[in-house]
Amino acid sequence: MSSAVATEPRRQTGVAVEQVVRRFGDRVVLDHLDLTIADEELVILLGPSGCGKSTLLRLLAGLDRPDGGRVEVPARRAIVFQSDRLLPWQRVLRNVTLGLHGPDADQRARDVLAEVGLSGRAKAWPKELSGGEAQRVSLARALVSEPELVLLDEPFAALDAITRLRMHDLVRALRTRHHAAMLLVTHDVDEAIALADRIVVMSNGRIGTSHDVHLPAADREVSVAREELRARLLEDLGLASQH
Ligand SMILES: Nc1ncnc2c1ncn2[C@@H]1O[C@H](COP(=O)(O)OP(=O)(O)OP(=O)(O)O)[C@@H](O)[C@H]1O
Repeated sequence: MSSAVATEPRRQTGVAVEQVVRRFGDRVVLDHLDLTIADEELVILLGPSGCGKSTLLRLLAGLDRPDGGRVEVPARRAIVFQSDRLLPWQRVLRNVTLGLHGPDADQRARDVLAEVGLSGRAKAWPKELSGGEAQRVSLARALVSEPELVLLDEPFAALDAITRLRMHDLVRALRTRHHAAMLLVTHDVDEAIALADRIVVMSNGRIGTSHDVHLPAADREVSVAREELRARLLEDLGLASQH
């Protein structure tokens, strides 16, 4: 019955944070926080410095435990940090296969490296990569295990504006292909608008507000071409071109 397909409810990734509390000493960083993430949803987490964004991501990654409440996450999840955290003594391919098992591990790593545009760099050492390339390896490493949830903690904050825009295109493409839900922390409101299905803003240890974003792609982002022209003009003028 074809209508059964059309009316099938959206599968949930099983990301549910309920009344979560996390304290450090006297300080209550997460104060009865609630958050759910739908299957394949890309949620952007915004909030002032020190409000507890990384703390929440660490709980979802299983790197930390709450003092109260409930955290439900899918079994397969991956985290990408602001710095690439690649092992300097392993080549790119080995950094991606790390933790993978099975005879097809190398092939899977090569496939995902191709997806992030780095097929030619499998044998490179991390120190030979640009910042953008290193973060693409980090994305490849996160995606190679086909996670249901990808947690990204300010993954593009250290990159220049043009590289960051290219990374946005890449995230959009990877999402379509990998069907993972994503929770991405950023301080960059433009980045939030560019990528999000939903933007949640933290305040006082909770999710304060939540905005569904229904903008078409063309209305979301400053273009690469515009940023390149801007960078060239700033260079011509002898001014810094980072922002
Ligand atoms: N392991 C810890 N021990 C003690 N305090 C901690 C620990 N981890 C985090 N905190 C404190 O919890 C608060 C929230 O930190 P967190 O890193 O989650 O904030 P954030 O919103 O990610 O900040 P930023 O945007 O600056 O990265 C801070 O005051 C921090 O000092």
